[in-house]
This record gives sequence, structure tokens and C-alpha cells, in this order.
Amino acid sequence: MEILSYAGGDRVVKTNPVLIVLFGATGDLAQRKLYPSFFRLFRSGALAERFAVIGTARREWSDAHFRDVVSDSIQSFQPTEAEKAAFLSHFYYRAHDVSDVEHYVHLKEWADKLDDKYDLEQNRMYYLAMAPQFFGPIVTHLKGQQIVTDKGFNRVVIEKPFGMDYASAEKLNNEITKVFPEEDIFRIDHYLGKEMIQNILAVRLTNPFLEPSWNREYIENVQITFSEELGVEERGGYYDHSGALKDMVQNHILQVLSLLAMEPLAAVSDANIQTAKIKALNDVRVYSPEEVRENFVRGQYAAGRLGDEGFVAYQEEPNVASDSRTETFVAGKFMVDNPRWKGVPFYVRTGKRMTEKGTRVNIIFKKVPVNPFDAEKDVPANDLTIYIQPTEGFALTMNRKEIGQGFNTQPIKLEYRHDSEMMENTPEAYERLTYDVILGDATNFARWEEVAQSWRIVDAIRETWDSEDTEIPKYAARTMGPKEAFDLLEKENHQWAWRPDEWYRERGLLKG
Ligand SMILES: NC(=O)C1=CN([C@@H]2O[C@H](COP(=O)(O)OP(=O)(O)OC[C@H]3O[C@@H](n4cnc5c(N)ncnc54)[C@H](OP(=O)(O)O)[C@@H]3O)[C@@H](O)[C@H]2O)C=CC1
Ligand SMILES: O=C1O[C@H](COP(=O)(O)O)[C@@H](O)[C@H](O)[C@H]1O
Repeated sequence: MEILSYAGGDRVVKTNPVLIVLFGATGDLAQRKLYPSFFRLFRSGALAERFAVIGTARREWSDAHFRDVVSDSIQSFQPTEAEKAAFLSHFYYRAHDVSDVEHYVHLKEWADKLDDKYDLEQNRMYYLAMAPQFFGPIVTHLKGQQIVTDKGFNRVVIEKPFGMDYASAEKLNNEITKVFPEEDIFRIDHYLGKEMIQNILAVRLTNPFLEPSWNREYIENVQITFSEELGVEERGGYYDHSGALKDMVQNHILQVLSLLAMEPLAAVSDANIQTAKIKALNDVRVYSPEEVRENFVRGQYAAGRLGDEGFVAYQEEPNVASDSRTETFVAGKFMVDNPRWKGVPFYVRTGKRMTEKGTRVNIIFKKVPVNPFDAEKDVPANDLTIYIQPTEGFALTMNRKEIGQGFNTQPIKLEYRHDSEMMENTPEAYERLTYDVILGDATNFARWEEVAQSWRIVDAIRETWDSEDTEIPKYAARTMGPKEAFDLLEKENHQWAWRPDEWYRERGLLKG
């Protein structure tokens, strides 16, 4: 049952009482993302008095040590001592090996005890922040040892990666759906919790001048760039078996593509959005090997320099094989075969150790067929840019007449960025998504059919690459990827709309 909690003053926050059982409580994700998110929910009143967290992992931690760890991870919010103490008093730790049945017996005792203590109405969220091979066994034991309750809600949050290909994802899905109905399975894609990704639909559906032009008549191509400055850091062990295609394209990039390509909705609900996204993904062409070779390129970063700083090659990173053929960069062209998008390329690129962090979408509109002021001179295309991170906002480039005599035209940018104060108050993706789970809102989560279709699309690319032993193009660390990624667009008379300043600087086109 939903209750209202008061977050100070007269602000009312909708919430539910809940016990969060967190698997992987000692891990990186929990410490960097989840505890800070829980704290922000606590501060806002969305997690109020009636919540408790049981953290589990194999390490033999006491409650006191667990609370110290959680306390460290929320330090940047500068909580008062009283606020911190109140928040931490809801945290409990139980050492637990997920493959040991006995441990679930103790977990159940603790879950029931905390349920009574905090009056949680048997509402439970099981957050699986662990490696995917554990997801199946955990849900099976949750059911087998009757930790799943009869009365309240029982929602399971599954971290990515959801499988490593279609077959493993389907097996995992079968294991989970034996225990939880689809509406209680929350497959996290943290990009769906980001402010500007949620804004894609708001902008599309509430600006009537845009929707009529959101199709092949007006749009020349769509570009999705998710570039990362960082290398693989300490995640080489995972990444070397994954690569950029599975790590970023199968989930985040295809999710964003489906939001851009889906049919408009008259009324928004989680079911409507998910159904429209599934339809868009089903229309994405699954490539033949020949089409993969034509439309997708990969790359791996070699050693590089930017300014005074030097960077090692991917193959020299910790826990990466010295002869690794894993791609750290992907660029490609997707086609959405339906009447709205026939013939419009959706270009995507993502990579590690690129020039800078930049997540953005460029919608490139068609140019005027002839410049009415000077038929010899091309007029630049309009470009609607959605800045996702690090900066958030929109820009629309338009053409205007240069001031003065004649009709020389010139592109100008109409721009909106959130100000820094507003961004500090913007809920972080994990905070938003955790809150959605508490409320039972699945809008920003992926349904099985979306995950399944994304794997079919990506498996076709992976299988072609795996069947070939061709050289993987190298790009110098802290550049925008291999030359092949630029050729991919140039052969179709297109070019990447976003090139960071450094790209222009290297070519002597920008001073300073
Ligand atoms: N870190 C990140 O930024 C992101 C992570 N993810 C996903 O989140 C999940 C967790 O990632 P991350 O936190 O980085 O991983 P970590 O390796 O840091 O943490 C793994 C956790 O699992 C626990 N664990 C391992 N084996 C067992 C076992 N047999 N029984 C009980 N607990 C066990 C570990 O604790 P202990 O050793 O004490 O048992 C630890 O708490 C993964 O699926 C990852 O892909 C997704 C997006 C981003
Ligand atoms: O899921 C993942 O995302 C991160 C990038 O996320 P962001 O929110 O920092 O943009 C990526 O670094 C990681 O490899 C991948 O697993």
C-alpha cells in the first residue's frame, strides 16, 4: 500500500515501506552508486522511517563495519551527524555465500525480523548487484527458502549484463520468470535513469513542431555518440570478455535508439512506452555477415598521448590478455526498416579512451534542396543536439542571414543548458531508478522482449566478427577512434557532427 511521507516543510513525497536485500553489498557498484542513491532518497523523504537494508556478500563484516563503509560512501553529501546516524541505523549486514542454502535460512529470519521492526508490510526489493552467473541461483533460492513473501510486493532488480548473448539471456530469463512475474522484474539500464535520456520523449511528445518532421521526409541521419575518456580501469577481467559491442551497444545505445525511433504516443504509460520501444527494436535490421562488414567497424586503443599525459595500450591494461582481440571501440550504422525511417541511417559510436567524455545525440535534418539565395552555395543542415553528459541540454543549429548587405547565410546555435545549481539537485540515475522500483513504475526499465531483440541484433555482428581473424584497427588512446569510423560515414557523404575541440586543434583549425 502506498503511503505519503513528509520531507520537511510542506513537501509531500510518495513512497512505500520496503526492505532492500542487497546482494553484492561489498562491491564497487554498491559503494559508488547505490549507497549514495539510497542516501539521497532518505534525504528527500522517499526512504523515510519505514525502510531497512540487509547487505550481503561473502566477506565477514559486522553491522558496525558495514555502516562505516556506507558512511564513507555518503561523505560527499556532508550529512550532519544526526542525519548520518539516522540513515545508518537502517543498515544491517549478513555474510552470505549465494550458493549456500543455509545462508538463505538466516537471511529469511533477518528479513522477517526487520519487517516486524520497521513495519514494512512484507514489501521486498531484491537488488542483485553481482556478476550475472549468480542471478539464476539467487532467485531460485529466494523462492525455495520462502524469502519471497505472500503479502507485500516482491521486486527483483537485475544489473547488467543481462546475459552474454541471446541464448544465455534467454536461459537467465527463464530462471527468473519461474520465480518472479514480468511486472516484478526490473532490468536496470542506468542510462534510462539519466535526465536527458528521459527528456528525449518529453521533447518529442510535447513540441508539436518536431513530431511532423521526425521521420524520413525531414531527417537525413541520426547520430548517437557515447565516448568515454577513461580506459577499462580495474574492470579488465570483465571487459576483456565483453568488449564495447556488448558493454554499451547491446544495452544503452539500443535503448536510446529505440526511444528516438519509436512511434509517438498519445498517452504515456510504462506499458505503452515499452510496447513502442519493442516495435522499434523489432524493425531494426538484423544484419547478414555481408551487411555487418559493410556497416560496422571496431577498434582497439593503442598507446597514446594527450598534452603532457601518456596512456598505455589496451593490451597493457591490468587483467587484459596481451594479445587480446577485444574491441574497445565500435562504430556502425543501424537501419530501421519501417515507413517512418526507411533509408535513414542511425549511426552509433562508442569507445574507451576517446578524446573526451561526451554522450550526445545529433539529429541531422535534410538540407534545403537548393539555396534560394545562391544556387552554387550549400546551406548547412539543421542539427538538433541532445547533450546527455557531462553537460545536459539541447542545441538547435539554424541558418540566418549575416548582418549587413546581401543574403549570405550563416549557421547559428540556439542553445539551452541546465545551470550547475539545477544539476546538483538532479537525481542521479540510480537514485531515480531505485525510487521507480519502490513505486513499482517500470517505465525506465527494459522488458524481456527489448533485451531479447537487442541480443539478436548484436549477436549477428558478434558472430561475424568472431568468424574472422582480420586485423582489428587500432586508434591512439585519447583520439576519436580509428579512421575506419570516419570512412563509414564519408562513403555515404555524411560526417560525424560532433568532433571535440581537440579534433579541430590537431588539424590546426582551432587556436589555443
Ligand atoms: N561497477 C559499476 O560501475 C557497474 C557495475 N555493473 C554491474 O553490477 C554488478 C556488480 O558489479 P560490481 O559491484 O562492479 O562488482 P564487484 O566485483 O565490485 O562486486 C561483486 C560483489 O559480489 C560479491 N560476491 C562475489 N561472489 C559472491 C558469492 N559467491 N556469494 C556472495 N557474494 C559474492 C562480492 O563480495 P565478496 O567478495 O565479499 O563476496 C561483491 O560484493 C555486475 O553485474 C556489473 O556488471 C553495471 C554497471 C556499472
Ligand atoms: O554500463 C556501463 O556504463 C559505463 C558508462 O556509464 P556512464 O554513466 O559513466 O556514462 C561504462 O564505463 C561501462 O563500461 C559500462 O559497463
